[in-house]
Amino acid sequence: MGADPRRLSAADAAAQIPAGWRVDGDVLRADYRTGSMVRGLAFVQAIVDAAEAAGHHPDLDFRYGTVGVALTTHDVGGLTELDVALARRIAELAPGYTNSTSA
Ligand SMILES: C[C@H](O)[C@H](O)[C@H]1CNC2=NC(N)=NC(=O)C2=N1
Repeated sequence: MGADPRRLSAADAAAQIPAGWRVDGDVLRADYRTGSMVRGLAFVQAIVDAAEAAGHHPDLDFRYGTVGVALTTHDVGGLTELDVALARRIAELAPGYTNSTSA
């Protein structure tokens, strides 16, 4: 069992998150434009696969044309490197499913 993830300050997190992401208090957020619900669902599946692989899970706002992603570490009540790592993984996946992000 890995050690408990260490909390990150908002500034530390902000320095590590990929383009298109922002820090909103104890939450990392990104809004991805997918253009359709069908493409958005495929993106959601890819995000869920990555979350399962990481053992760390986002809150998703799945709509026609957009997928909103929110990441925080519930176990510590704040941001950790687990959030940053999954944000980076989602940002790597995004080009295959999206037109752009709106930070
Ligand atoms: C047992 C399981 O690994 C934990 O409950 C994980 C699951 N996914 C999680 N996801 C997020 N975002 N925060 C957590 O604290 C968390 N804990």
